[in-house]
Order: sequence, then structure tokens, then C-alpha cells
Amino acid sequence: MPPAVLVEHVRKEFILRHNRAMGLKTRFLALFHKSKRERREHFLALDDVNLRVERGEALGLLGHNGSGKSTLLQIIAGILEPTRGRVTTHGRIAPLIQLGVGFHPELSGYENIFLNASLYGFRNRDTQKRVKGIIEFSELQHFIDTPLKNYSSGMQMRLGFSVAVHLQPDILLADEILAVGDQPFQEKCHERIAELRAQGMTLILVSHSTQQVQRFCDKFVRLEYGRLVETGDVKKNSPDATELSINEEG
Ligand SMILES: Nc1ncnc2c1ncn2[C@@H]1O[C@H](COP(=O)(O)OP(=O)(O)OP(=O)(O)O)[C@@H](O)[C@H]1O
Repeated sequence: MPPAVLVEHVRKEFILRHNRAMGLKTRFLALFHKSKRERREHFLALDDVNLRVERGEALGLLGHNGSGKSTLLQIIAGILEPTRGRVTTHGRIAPLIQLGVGFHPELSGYENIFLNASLYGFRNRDTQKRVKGIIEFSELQHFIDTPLKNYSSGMQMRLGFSVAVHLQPDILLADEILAVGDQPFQEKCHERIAELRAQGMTLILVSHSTQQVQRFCDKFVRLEYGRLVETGDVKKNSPDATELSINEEG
């Protein structure tokens, strides 16, 4: 059976611009003077990354700030294109990656449920069957007709999480998202993730918390400066808490 996610020789370069925004005069001068031209640098965010995540497996992505975790997750989600290499996925992906992605700030919470679900490929009548459950889980009944732009980040996260987990994803990509929200809601999310895992959902979790990785994941990988430097089995070989970055929880 093919794996849920296969990452082959993925490389991602970003272009870093070193000059401030140029005015018209500088732009004109740049036509004649090389020294006036904008300075650009190719920055390697991911360097030949290979990864195989089997169906039903849960993988923790660890690494210091800037090591490339979010970039890798966005490439797996299809939000970013790799510069080289390729990613193959099997199943419906729910990317809980950045607040606001897949939502429109001017639309209400209710309308955004339909918008977001349509991006997962759901027709309105299928979303309609789930909308009650989504609203109840999010505990946003009172604010569901309020425009999303007036939601706090925690409220947006609740709505995003709630939509994602009610649409039966085969693969859940979660970037730090489990750390947002208050304690009781976090606990509820954790339980829901455990339920979906028991039903065979694949999970890739970016986290700075070794506890979270130990709780949810079977395996972990560690990125350093865009390279995969460590792969391990969570039960046999616990990820080393001392190597995590400053954002680590308790
Ligand atoms: N659009 C972009 N343009 C230029 N550089 C970028 C872009 N996106 C990410 N980078 C750079 O790529 C590197 C990896 O970033 P990424 O967000 O993947 O790291 P991360 O491991 O998720 O970090 P954190 O733990 O802080 O969230 C960083 O140096 C970042 O500045």
C-alpha cells in the first residue's frame, strides 16, 4: 500500500532581498549602475529532505526556530511548491497550518464554515449535515454570525480546528495549532485527535513540545538548518527535550 505522505529529495529556496524598497530615482540609476541594484540572496530553507509517513502513522516534526518545519508542512499541504524534489500524498488533507488560511475575514463564522469546507471539496449540502456539530464543537454559537475579522486568534483557531476535524480528513497537518486556545478547549482537541487517530487518520504534527510529540506521535524527525538530522521512534527513543527551542512548553 502506498504511504500517506512521501517526500522525495525536497529542496526549497527562498529569495532574500537585502535592500529596502527602492525609490524611482534609485530604480532609474540601477539601470546604469550595478551597485544600485537590489541585492538578492538564495536562501536554502530545505535541503534534500526525504520522508515517508505510512497511513495511520503519527509523525512529530521537531527543530529549532527557522529549521524549516513550517516550510516542509506547507509543501506537503501543497501551499508551497518545492524548488526541487516531489511530494506524493494519498487521501484528503486537512492543513491546520496558519490562522486565517482558507477563511475570509469579511464573512461570518457560519459562512466561513461553508467556504472552508468547500476548499476541502465538500458540497454545501454535505457541509449542511455537519454544520451543527462544527458549531457546537467550536463553542462559538454566540459569535457564529459575527465577521471573522472580529474573532480573536483563539476563536479563529477553534473554528478552523472544528471544521477540519468534522470533515474526516485522512491526513491532518497541524502546525503548533494544538498550543493555541485555552486549557479545556485544548483538552477537547486532544481527545478528538486521539479519536481520529484510532480511526486510522495520519497525523503530522509540528511542535516545540516533546510532551505533545510523545503523547500523539509514533515517530519523530528533527530538522536542523533545513536538513533532516534525526529520525526516531517515540517509544524507543524519546526526542531529547534539551535540544528544543526557546518556545518549548513546560
Ligand atoms: N517566504 C519566505 N521568504 C523568505 N524566507 C522564508 C520564507 N518562509 C520561510 N523563510 C525562511 O525559511 C526558514 C525556515 O522557516 P520555517 O518557518 O519553515 O521554520 P520553522 O522551523 O517552522 O520555524 P519556527 O519554529 O520558528 O516556526 C527561516 O529562516 C525563514 O526565515
